[in-house]
Amino acid sequence: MALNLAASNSPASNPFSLSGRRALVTGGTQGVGAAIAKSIAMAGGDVIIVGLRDDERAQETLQACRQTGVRAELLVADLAVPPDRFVDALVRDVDTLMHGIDVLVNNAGTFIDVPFLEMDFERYQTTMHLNLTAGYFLTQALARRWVRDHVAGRVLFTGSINGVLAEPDHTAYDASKGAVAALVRSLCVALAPHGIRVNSMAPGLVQTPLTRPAIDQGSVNAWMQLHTPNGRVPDADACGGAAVFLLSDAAEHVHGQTLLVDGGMSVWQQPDAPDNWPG
Ligand SMILES: NC(=O)c1ccc[n+]([C@@H]2O[C@H](COP(=O)([O-])OP(=O)(O)OC[C@H]3O[C@@H](n4cnc5c(N)ncnc54)[C@H](O)[C@@H]3O)[C@@H](O)[C@H]2O)c1
Ligand SMILES: O=C(O)[C@H](O)[C@@H](O)[C@H](O)[C@H](O)CO
Repeated sequence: MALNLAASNSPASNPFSLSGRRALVTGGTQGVGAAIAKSIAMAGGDVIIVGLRDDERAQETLQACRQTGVRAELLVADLAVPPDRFVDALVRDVDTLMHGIDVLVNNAGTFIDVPFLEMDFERYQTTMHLNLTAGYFLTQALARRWVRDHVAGRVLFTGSINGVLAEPDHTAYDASKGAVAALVRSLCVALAPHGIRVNSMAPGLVQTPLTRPAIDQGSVNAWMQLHTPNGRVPDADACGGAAVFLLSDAAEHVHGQTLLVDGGMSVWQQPDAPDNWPG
């Protein structure tokens, strides 16, 4: 469903508006991050998207954001490395492009499909650097500023249904996303007293360049439809509204939460479970 928020509305008249906000969205060039960036733009917020490369998808996302009338810019950076190798440089580049960032979306992430017994430290570490550590230290860098300047910053992490459900070949990924849910709770306790809100939006399987090859195999799609109450594997745009809600004034009392956007998959008992339970 397309989001229909009038960008000209101010938060005073429309609590879902992000007008006047300036957001930094990591992994915003495609997939879930692009859906979030476009939804922020539709809600009136300016955006800087960060991605691994400036490619056709990144340019399409920039154009889609700009068409809503907001300012949208692109930065290229590798976040799957130790934070001392990118955080200061990225913040400097952000400052050059746009002052007053007051929204951070820690979305960049990846999963590596490897059986637990075959996992090695390098791939484990890449997953953790990108999915967890980058967001931890980017949040710290911006929060230090927000606390000093009394800015009511907002932080959104992209979690995953894999933060609560397990898969044998996604052990590092599952650990990183479980840690994101725990981190969001801890950051809530650390930052809410300063007026900073931290939450997570956790998708189930949605169609993105990362997941489309598996979905296109057909069997994944069929399996997911069978195990998801609403029977859908939607486009990543299905995640945008929940992200805008969590970042907006409409969620002003929502802190430290993970909102699952998964068609109900995480709450459904397996459909092949016996339906003749005693009692
Ligand atoms: N697609 C799904 O079904 C799904 C489900 C749950 C959660 N998620 C989460 O959503 C987020 C985005 O996933 P997606 O499916 O859109 O993936 P994607 O591969 O389509 O997009 C990933 C984005 O992250 C950026 N990125 C990748 N590696 C990077 C690096 N080293 N440094 C900087 N940026 C980098 C890419 O440029 C791109 O913008 C991830 O955190 C993922 O775990 C996705
Ligand atoms: O975080 C993700 O990228 C997704 O949650 C996927 O992991 C799928 O949901 C899962 O593979 C389905 O079984």
